[in-house]
Amino acid sequence: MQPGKRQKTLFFAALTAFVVGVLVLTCYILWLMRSEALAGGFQVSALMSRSFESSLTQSLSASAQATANAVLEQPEAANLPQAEAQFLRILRGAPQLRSLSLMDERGRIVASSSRANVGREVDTADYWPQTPDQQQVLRIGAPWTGRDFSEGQSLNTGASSDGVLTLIPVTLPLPMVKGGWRLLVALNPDYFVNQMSQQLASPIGAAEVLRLDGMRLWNTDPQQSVGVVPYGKALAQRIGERDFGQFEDDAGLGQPSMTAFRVSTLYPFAVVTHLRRDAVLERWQTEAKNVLGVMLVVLTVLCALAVAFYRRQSLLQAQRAESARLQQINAACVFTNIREGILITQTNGSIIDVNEAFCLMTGYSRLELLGKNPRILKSGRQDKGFYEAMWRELLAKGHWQGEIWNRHKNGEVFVAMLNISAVPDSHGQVQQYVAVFHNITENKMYQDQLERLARYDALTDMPNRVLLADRLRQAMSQALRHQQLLGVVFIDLDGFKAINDQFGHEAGDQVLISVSSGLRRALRDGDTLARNGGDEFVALLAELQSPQDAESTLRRLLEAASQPILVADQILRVSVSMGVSFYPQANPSSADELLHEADMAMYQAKVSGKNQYRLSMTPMPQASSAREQQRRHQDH
Ligand SMILES: Nc1nc2c(ncn2[C@@H]2O[C@H](COP(=O)(O)OP(=O)(O)OP(=O)(O)O)[C@@H](O)[C@H]2O)c(=O)[nH]1
Repeated sequence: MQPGKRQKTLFFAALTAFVVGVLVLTCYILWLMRSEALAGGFQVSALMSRSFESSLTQSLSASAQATANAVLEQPEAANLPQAEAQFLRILRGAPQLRSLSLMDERGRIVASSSRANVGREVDTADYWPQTPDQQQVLRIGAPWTGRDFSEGQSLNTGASSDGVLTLIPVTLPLPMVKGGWRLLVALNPDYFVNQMSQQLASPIGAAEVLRLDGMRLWNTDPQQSVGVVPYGKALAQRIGERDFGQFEDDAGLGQPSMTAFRVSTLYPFAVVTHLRRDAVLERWQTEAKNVLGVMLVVLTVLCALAVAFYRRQSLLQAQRAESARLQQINAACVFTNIREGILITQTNGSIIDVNEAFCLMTGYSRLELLGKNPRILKSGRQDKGFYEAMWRELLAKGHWQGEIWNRHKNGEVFVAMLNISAVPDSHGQVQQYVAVFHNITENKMYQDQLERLARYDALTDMPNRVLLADRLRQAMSQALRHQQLLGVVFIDLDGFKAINDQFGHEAGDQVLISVSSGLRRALRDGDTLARNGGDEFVALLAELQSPQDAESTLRRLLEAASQPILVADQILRVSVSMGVSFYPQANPSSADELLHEADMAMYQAKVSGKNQYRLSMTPMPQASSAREQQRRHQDH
């Protein structure tokens, strides 16, 4: 796989893993919150069951007690009206009761808070618990339709409970009353339903009271039938086994609910509370939606940012790669096409690579140079010290620049402006040296030519007046140093104007060239001949012992100048007049004075008939005169 593609796959795999991880974590947290909410639902359900059971038990207990007390006060049949009056009094402060009655051992109502009930027979055989009538136990019958016994009917007899008022019959034996009379209480389930409904509104759940055999006595949900056994044996078994409990079921409300039950501590009934699971989870659902919403927004933003960041990084990376590629191409292009010669070596000097320009500059092929040391190019013009200094600077500063003379493969020497740079790696360790050679041989030659033009006469190639001044000063100091005599000969062509006039300026030039080279040949190697300008030349005769020493040279000069010259098929002849001054002199004299003196002497020669020389008569210094005399003396 390509690195870019692999990176992309890795990035998106990591992003997906991150998103999945965050979602899993969020789901886990939501699941924990949900479990907590359900546990809370159970807790609330259990608390309600307990509260309902407690209030119902207390209410029943108080009612039973009050009624029993009322009856006990009037245990005789003769006092039944008074008992009824007592019942009515009790009923006024007990909305939970519909009626209070006394029934004899056959189940016939003998006294009641409602006169209409008297005489009505009530079958208590199926009351729960199913104990003998006389046993001191509160027994609960199946719900009745109607407001009271007089107009109602037990649901056990198959009557429908839908939409009719009901009562719950409860019997309580009165052992202290003669004849096995029992108290018959008609409980008002509506009162309890109202009370319960106030705490547990129908949209949230429902509460119901079951007889311990599982028969429903009432339910806060009006849709639910009473007098039936709504749950199977399982619930009855559970209720029978424990005083309280909780479980999830969907039988109570027709949908999943958190159900809790509590058995009365005194009486044979249990309160069962159902909380709708969706109601319990409503808050959790809202929170979950919020959490998920925020999480999704955060995740989306994070993903968008990550993707944007990744794309930007990829773009930068691609740009960097492209730039590196272009740089490489450029470098390769520059390396190949640049006019400067490039040489790359290892740190030990071994050549790694050279470009085409370098091969052209040196005459060696690339293969001939690879692995070699650049010293094969040494011209020998620069000494060991030069190379040592170069390496010292290169090692110290990492670069060196200067002129270097190298030798071409064909033996020719060339000069190049050399730039060497050390190339370090990422740790700063020098890995290579790159040397760039710019051939400046032509420039150098041109420069030399300019310099020569400034110091030499273009026509005769003799030193000009500028160089003459230099040479004269050097010769003067040398004469002083070596205690020798210097002769300054001022030479002027005779009748040169006529040649120009007669044969033309070019012929005149040829004459000047020819005469100057003849004069040059007549001089010794250490002597100088310079063109002073026009048809004037100056010769410097070095290492003379005396003025007379110059005379042989002067004669040679006269001879050389008078040689016939062939110019344009014409044989021309010229002569020269010369004046000579000497140095040192008795009085200190300058270069200009020496020239002037020689010029004066030359003038003398001219006026004396030309083609001759005259020596200046300026006195010599004493010391040199003495040496002169001494030399002459030795000669003789
Ligand atoms: N052809 C040529 N003539 C030059 C050059 N420089 C100067 N001359 C000429 O040389 C001549 C020198 O003049 P003079 O020295 O006065 O003439 P001359 O005929 O030599 O006279 P004398 O010195 O008295 O013998 C002039 O005519 C200049 O024009 C040059 O470079 N080439």
